[in-house]
Amino acid sequence: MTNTKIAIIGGSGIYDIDGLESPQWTTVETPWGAPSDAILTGTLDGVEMAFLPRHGRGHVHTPSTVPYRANIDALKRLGCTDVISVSACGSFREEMAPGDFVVVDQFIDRTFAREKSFFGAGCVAHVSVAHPTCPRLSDACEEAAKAVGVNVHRGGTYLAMEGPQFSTLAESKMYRSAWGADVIGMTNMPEAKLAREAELCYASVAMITDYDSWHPDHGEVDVTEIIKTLQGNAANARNLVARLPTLLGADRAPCPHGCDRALEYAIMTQPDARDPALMAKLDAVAGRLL
Ligand SMILES: CSC[C@H]1O[C@H](OP(=O)(O)O)[C@H](O)[C@@H]1O
Ligand SMILES: Nc1ncnc2[nH]cnc12
Repeated sequence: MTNTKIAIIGGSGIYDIDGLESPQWTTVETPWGAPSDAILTGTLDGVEMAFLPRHGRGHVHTPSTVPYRANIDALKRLGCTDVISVSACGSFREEMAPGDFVVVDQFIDRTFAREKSFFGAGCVAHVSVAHPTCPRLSDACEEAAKAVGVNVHRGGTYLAMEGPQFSTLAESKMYRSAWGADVIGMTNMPEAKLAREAELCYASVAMITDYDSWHPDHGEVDVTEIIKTLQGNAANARNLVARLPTLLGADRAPCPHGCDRALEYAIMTQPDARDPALMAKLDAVAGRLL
């Protein structure tokens, strides 16, 4: 058993969480640069928590400039065991309506202008992301959402686009019909891949804010409308987060799906061929094995 430490990465419209005991904004330095912002730590119902606003307070980072590696490294460095993303997303499904939550379980990664791995020349590693989210953590998110009274959908494929512009109509139709995506956003990749490399359980709650551009009865995506929907949902998101400590508990058994052992057989580079400079940077992410 280890101690649970729950990290929440708050997306657009979510720049803090409330109800923490002994709340403190902590600046964390990482070998990958500065995270998006300081990290709010504290306890909730006897469980340690950490909150990181993905775009920084004041919404400074674009989806492409979010320092994904620094964010995940910082959370690992702080001792977090579980990471939950709460994100604004467009919907490709009539039944996944604005205001609904979707506990995402798959991703299509269309991003191209981001660093996607902690590993590289001098320490090569290949982890599996066939199942990129943790079912145990996703169970807790689903249960929390139900308890809060949100209309929640379990399972869905999140198309991660580069942005910052929203999709064209042709892209929106293709993602939905040909590719079978359910929701669209700009940030969960490479975040989910990096969480897996760092052996952190990762779950993603998509808060539906719009129908992207495919829906014949809805107009184009509009940030004003998105913000309005997000504001209407802020209480639901906060209440969902508040239920997680009790659902997950302070004592943490090893992940039954192996998220916390993902690197076990992933590193290819022989010990004597490893680059010492890169190895030093991997102290938090892969320290367990190196
Ligand atoms: C405000 S609309 C576009 C913006 O919102 C989402 O951010 P996040 O995933 O951090 O909630 C989306 O991915 C875009 O970055
Ligand atoms: N339609 C959309 N496309 C990409 N990211 C989004 N975030 C919220 N709505 C979105």
